[in-house]
Amino acid sequence: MELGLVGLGKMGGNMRERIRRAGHTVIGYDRNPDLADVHSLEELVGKLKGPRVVWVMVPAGAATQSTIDELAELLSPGDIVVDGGNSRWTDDEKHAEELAAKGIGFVDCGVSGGVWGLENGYALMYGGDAENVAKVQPIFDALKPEGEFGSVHAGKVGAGHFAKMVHNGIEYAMMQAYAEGWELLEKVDSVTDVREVFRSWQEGTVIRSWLLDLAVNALDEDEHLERLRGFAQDSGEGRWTVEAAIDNAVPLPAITASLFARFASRQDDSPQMKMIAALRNQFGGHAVESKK
Ligand SMILES: NC(=O)c1ccc[n+]([C@@H]2O[C@H](COP(=O)([O-])OP(=O)(O)OC[C@H]3O[C@@H](n4cnc5c(N)ncnc54)[C@H](O)[C@@H]3O)[C@@H](O)[C@H]2O)c1
Ligand SMILES: O=C(O)[C@H](O)[C@@H](O)[C@H](O)[C@H](O)COP(=O)(O)O
Repeated sequence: MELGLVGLGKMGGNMRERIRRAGHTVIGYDRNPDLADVHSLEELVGKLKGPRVVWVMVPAGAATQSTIDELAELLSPGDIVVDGGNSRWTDDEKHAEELAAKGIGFVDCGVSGGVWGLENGYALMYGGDAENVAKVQPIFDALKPEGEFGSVHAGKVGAGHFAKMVHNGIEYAMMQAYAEGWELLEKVDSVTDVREVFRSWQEGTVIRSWLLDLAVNALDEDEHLERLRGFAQDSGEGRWTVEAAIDNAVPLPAITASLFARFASRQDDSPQMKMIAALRNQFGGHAVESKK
């Protein structure tokens, strides 16, 4: 089948290649002309035969919103828009309504797999009406990993991004657990080769996983991670998971702590620990350290 793909960065560029390898035609648009097959969204839509399917793979938020706004003006009734970016699930219903007003269908799709997806396949979690999902199915089949699992029609519009959000919340907590264990192992004198401990865990253990394999890759590149600064960004999924937990009164202590650990990583000094130090000093006369 034919697909229009908007956004040809780290994800979209490889996705275009994987879909083409499966025998489909992909016409890609990116605002960066070096990456694009066509010069505008208008040209992209003009080149596709109807009913059209256009997959949006640009940064979540303003870029996704403006792309969907523009597609709503360019596409025709019966066409489908797929949002494959890490959009907040609460945006999906708004996008579906905006497009439905013009007779255009909408499917939200959480995509996992990062830069490894070209070879490993992309795990897909999608939401929307069965009729709209069916029109995209050949593309889902081209992108998903080989094998029985790796894709799911999670429910109605928004369910795909909700499932991806929870996936990323779990990702935060798993990474935090490996990171904490690694720091403790590095701290003690009795363990002489932490990297080999991590490597040994890749087989047979309860905690073997792809993230553990990637941790070993990282340690092979820089055994004690000396070239890195302990600073971690977040792009929203963890925050939204914690917000959903609050909305639903579901306790998520591990995921919440892992999100807050990233916030702490961005501080050169801890204002709250200054207060702790000051209070211990006030009530107990305990020593404080001065700023250098
Ligand atoms: N990188 C990952 O591991 C990963 C995994 C799953 C999902 N995602 C999500 O996929 C989406 C794309 O991520 P990425 O890592 O490829 O980002 P990226 O920054 O590498 O690529 C984004 C591309 O979109 C283009 N772009 C931005 N605004 C545009 C617009 N208005 N019109 C046309 N093109 C535009 C940029 O020029 C760029 O080439 C994001 O929503 C991201 O959250 C990323
Ligand atoms: O499943 C995946 O492929 C990743 O989770 C992917 O979605 C991406 O790398 C995240 O956007 C990083 O999210 P943070 O920036 O919040 O860590």
